[in-house]
Amino acid sequence: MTLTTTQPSLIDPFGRTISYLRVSVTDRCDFRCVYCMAEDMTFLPKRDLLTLEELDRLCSAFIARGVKKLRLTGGEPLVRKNLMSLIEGLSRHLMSGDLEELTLTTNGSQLRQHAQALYQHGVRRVNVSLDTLDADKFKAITRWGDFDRVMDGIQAAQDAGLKVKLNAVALRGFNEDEIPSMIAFAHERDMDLTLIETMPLGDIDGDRTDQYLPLSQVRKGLEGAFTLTDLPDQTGGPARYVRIEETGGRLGFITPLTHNFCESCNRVRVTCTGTLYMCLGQDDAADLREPLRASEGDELLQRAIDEAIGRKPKGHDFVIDRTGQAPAVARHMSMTGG
Ligand SMILES: Nc1nc2c(ncn2[C@@H]2O[C@H](COP(=O)(O)OP(=O)(O)OP(=O)(O)O)[C@@H](O)[C@H]2O)c(=O)[nH]1
Ligand SMILES: C[S@@+](CC[C@H](N)C(=O)[O-])C[C@H]1O[C@@H](n2cnc3c(N)ncnc32)[C@H](O)[C@@H]1O
Ligand code: SF4
Ligand code: SF4
Repeated sequence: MTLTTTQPSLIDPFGRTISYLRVSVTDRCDFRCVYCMAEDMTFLPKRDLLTLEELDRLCSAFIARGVKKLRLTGGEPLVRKNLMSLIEGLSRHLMSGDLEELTLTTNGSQLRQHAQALYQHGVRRVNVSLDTLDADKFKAITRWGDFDRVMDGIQAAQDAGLKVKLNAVALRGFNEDEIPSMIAFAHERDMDLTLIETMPLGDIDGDRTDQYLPLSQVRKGLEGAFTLTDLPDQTGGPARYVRIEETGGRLGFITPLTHNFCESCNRVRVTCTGTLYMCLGQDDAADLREPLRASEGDELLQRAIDEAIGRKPKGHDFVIDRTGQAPAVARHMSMTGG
């Protein structure tokens, strides 16, 4: 079925057009990254999840309203059973031209099994989260991850023809000294690297104040060793890119805390239970599961989407300081998918 994108675009109260949907297809994960979740994390019961057919319908409803970029995330998207059938179904929107990009953010652990099928279904680019190149440190930060398996997954993705971008959360005292070697690793293999500031989402076992590393500081440090040239490149995501002249590769900075990029926000998020979060950094949400299930047509669903976009906030209120206050947002990153 080809969609007719004659329905009006989604425009929020600040005049920002919503063209990017991030969908968390599961809250489950095979890792337990220390900054993302507690080791004894409780997950949603299966009965609360939207089925793959419902997720398809929900994504299609947004595509009908002008969403051009769809990113599946999680938890770990590739641990959702039969995810490939959802991707295969959604690829019809790529073929019709309604969707420009179907992509994934993954921890890489299952890429070996799925890379070829992803490419066959029209995925051309994946973002892989990798915070260190040291196998022991990798184990420490992911608790349950296997470094060699992720390396193998990245290789499989590249062999299948997928462009890979590495994402690393910059963590004080953990990987700050490793950033130059991560740049070299990524750029030697024709991958972009993006650094992310840690955000106060969800209770974790430790203290985020100790982990927070402002990227303005990282950039200053890198300028001592490399020549950084600002680039105008936009991938539709929040990263601002520089070229590292010595390697010829790109380095991105995602800086929600030191530089707010909310004024150009183009995205919203849907969770695996059909909850729409209008902002990663705010609690307000809209339930889309009920209108989705209430009728076979999409009228109620579209009305609920319009109503929610009508209250998309201007930006987040993230603060990381030593006042010991609770995280800005109570839910975990694995719920909304980053
Ligand atoms: N505060 C905030 N952070 C975001 C937002 N979008 C992405 N991020 C952060 O950036 C991380 C990396 O995002 P990715 O999944 O690589 O997506 P992207 O940066 O949109 O991807 P590209 O298409 O490659 O630019 C996420 O996990 C979040 O931590 C956003 O809207 N607000
Ligand atoms: C929640 S994960 C979901 C997808 C997949 N499991 C992965 O790790 O790529 C998406 C991204 O969010 C990042 N992330 C998780 N918790 C974060 C936090 N508190 N602050 C900043 N980024 C975070 C992860 O490093 C990862 O790059
Ligand atoms: S960051 Fe990704 S891989 Fe790590 S625990 Fe969170 S969802 Fe899992
Ligand atoms: S924090 Fe909210 S408003 Fe800012 S870019 Fe992210 S989703 Fe958009």
